Amino acid sequence: MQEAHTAHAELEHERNYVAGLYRRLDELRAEKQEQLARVRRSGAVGSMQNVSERDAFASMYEDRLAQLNAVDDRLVFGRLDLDSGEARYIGRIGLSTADLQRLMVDWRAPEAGAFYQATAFDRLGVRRRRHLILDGRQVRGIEDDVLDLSMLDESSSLQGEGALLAALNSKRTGQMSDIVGTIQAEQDRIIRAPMPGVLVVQGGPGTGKTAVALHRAAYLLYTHRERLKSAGVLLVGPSNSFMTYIERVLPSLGETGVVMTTPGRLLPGINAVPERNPAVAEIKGRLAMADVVARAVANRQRVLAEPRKLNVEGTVLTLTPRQVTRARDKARATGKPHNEARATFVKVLLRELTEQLMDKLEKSSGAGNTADRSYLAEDVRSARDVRIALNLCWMPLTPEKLIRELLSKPAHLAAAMDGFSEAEAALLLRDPQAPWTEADVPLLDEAAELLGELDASAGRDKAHQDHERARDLANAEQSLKNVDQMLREAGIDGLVSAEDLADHNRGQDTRLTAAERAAADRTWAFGHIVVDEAQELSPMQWRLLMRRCPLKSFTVVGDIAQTSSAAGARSWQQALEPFAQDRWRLEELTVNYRTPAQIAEAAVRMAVAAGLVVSAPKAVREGRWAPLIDRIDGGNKDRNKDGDNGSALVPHLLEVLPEELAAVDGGLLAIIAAEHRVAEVRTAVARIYGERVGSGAGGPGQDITVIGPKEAKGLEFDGVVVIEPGELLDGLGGKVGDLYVAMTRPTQRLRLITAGDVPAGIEG
Ligand SMILES: Nc1ncnc2c1ncn2[C@@H]1O[C@H](COP(=O)(O)OP(=O)(O)OP(=O)(O)O)[C@@H](O)[C@H]1O
Repeated sequence: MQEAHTAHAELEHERNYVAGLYRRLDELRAEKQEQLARVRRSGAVGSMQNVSERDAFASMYEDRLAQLNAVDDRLVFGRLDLDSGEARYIGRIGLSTADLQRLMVDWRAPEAGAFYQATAFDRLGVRRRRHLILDGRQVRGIEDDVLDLSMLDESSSLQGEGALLAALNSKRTGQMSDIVGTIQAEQDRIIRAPMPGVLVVQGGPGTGKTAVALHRAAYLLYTHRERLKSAGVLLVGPSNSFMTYIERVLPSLGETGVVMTTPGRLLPGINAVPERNPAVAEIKGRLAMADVVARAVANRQRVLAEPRKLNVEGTVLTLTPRQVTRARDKARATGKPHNEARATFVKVLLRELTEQLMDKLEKSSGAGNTADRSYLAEDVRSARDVRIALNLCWMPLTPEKLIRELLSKPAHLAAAMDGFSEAEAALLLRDPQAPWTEADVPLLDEAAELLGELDASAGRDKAHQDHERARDLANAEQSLKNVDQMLREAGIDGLVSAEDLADHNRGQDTRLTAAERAAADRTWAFGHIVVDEAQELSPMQWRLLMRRCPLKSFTVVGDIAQTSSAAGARSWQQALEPFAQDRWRLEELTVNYRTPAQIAEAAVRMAVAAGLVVSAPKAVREGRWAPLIDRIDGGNKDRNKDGDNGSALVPHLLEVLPEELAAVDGGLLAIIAAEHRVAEVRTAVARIYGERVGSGAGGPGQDITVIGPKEAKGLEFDGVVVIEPGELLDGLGGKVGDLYVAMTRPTQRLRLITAGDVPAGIEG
């Protein structure tokens, strides 16, 4: 009775406090709204002459407002009661009263660390950790960990499902949510690890690698704001559906400054499709392809087979192979990329040809006139024959042209693919019109690096970048001086400090630039790169990413056992050694938060039986259902000419779907099948369920998803039905990564439907 009473009082207390936090948030919003309106008004009455300065203020207030709006849902999630008597609230952002009394600490601040790290053995000065469970703005419950046992007497034993389990058992929405309220200690250590160097986070399925990667990006941006704002953070994930799945997490943490992309979009202007042929992906992913591209470039710096006659305004000149070789050597000696070194090549030859022309004219007319030399040079430069000959020897090239021709002309390939077998070279041959694939992107990037800018003046080298930045900074400072005066005149003195504006302008400038430049400038150097599902990257993709972050500051998360790309990694050592030697650190995540134990264990047994080395994380939940296995008739005797034995699979799927949908009860259901079946299955399911059927991460409108295993990577669903699991095993010549991925997607329930054999191990 007494206990219930105390619990109720505690809940009331927290509701009042949280209501106070929201009042403060609303106040700040209103304040920013008002400031925004005033700045705009002051512009309208003409007291502020410089529109761009006014806009700088306006966008600063807009940004802050957007941030305040983004953190509204579950603004606060924790409270620490410290030995000192202080009650410290932990939330998405820091909040203080108008007179600077602290109301709530940002989860990323050092003072919030104990919320995630304190244990009964190492209390870190914490007597009690309280989770506040909010639904929108409402406190629905509280849950306490009492770390100082003497406190047990004072405090009630609060009931209720743990905050963590509540989060884990909730229905999936098709959008990943943040885990900021329930980050576990082993995850927190990784999130807060120092920024420099390469940190590899290995963890089995569902251990929170993606969650950790995103929270780490938010943490680094908060902790190293200055440095990262000017350089930016790049986050690379496996697919577009995956990016849609995670896109809300960072904004909900109040961060918008991360550039997010996939391996197919790492090169500005190129939107590559997946590479469907594993053998091609594997070859194009080899580091030796860097030499192939280098040879392809060198082969485009040609020497004439024999002397060539050139007509310049009626005079015939001769260009000899020797002259071309000398000019080529000089151009190469500059060490500049192909397009830039071409200037040297052209200059040397134009000079020689002009001399030759002068000699000839002198000889023919008897008397030379050196004053005409500049005209002669121009004649040589603009002569059609000369232009053709120079281009023939040293053509300006775009990466697209070089690689397209390399991959579509057998002679080009044969000349560049030293050290590869003929069969391998033949595999790479493709139609010149074929779309770029993810495996081509690093080749294009390599080519871009070796070719340099077509128009050297468009090249934005480092010195140029620094110069621009310094100039923008000076401008920002100047506008601050001007605006300060104007604001005072407009009666809005003191709203913004000098630091605010300088910071903001710089942040604004570089944040916009980081995102824009990442889209437009291949040479942008990021301050930190986070790579998710990193096991899939080929050596050539690693090479490209290393180029994007010369400081080599990386967070690399993945699971070697889930590798399904033929070009992917077999070990972190093998993947990183060429770039980081042994200067990388490994952390492991050991707890599976997604998949119930009964299902996870079946997946691990299957993987082990198939010879895959897996780290088997410990599942936090047992789960309600063991995996269901449906064996249906129509086995191998049904096999048609395509080797398809599955004519009975789809009807059976349709039969059991109502049961599966009922089991997930409004949650998301995924049907995962080998790529060649996906279209057929999707059509059949859509015939009955119509608009509810999608092909991505799912969502309230599309609660049924039909996808292949690659697309499923990184995603999760309440229920999963795997069609013909054996085909996911076979698909990649014995690689089991795909089936392992498929079986570890559910948060509640797994069903396997087969007309053939159930892969070994699953049944225990
Ligand atoms: N500390 C936590 N609190 C609440 N939920 C968590 C926590 N850690 C992980 N989760 C949840 O567990 C699920 C799996 O996390 P995540 O997708 O990050 O795992 P992963 O290791 O990337 O998995 P995979 O390699 O299989 O793609 C997600 O729903 C995530 O929100």
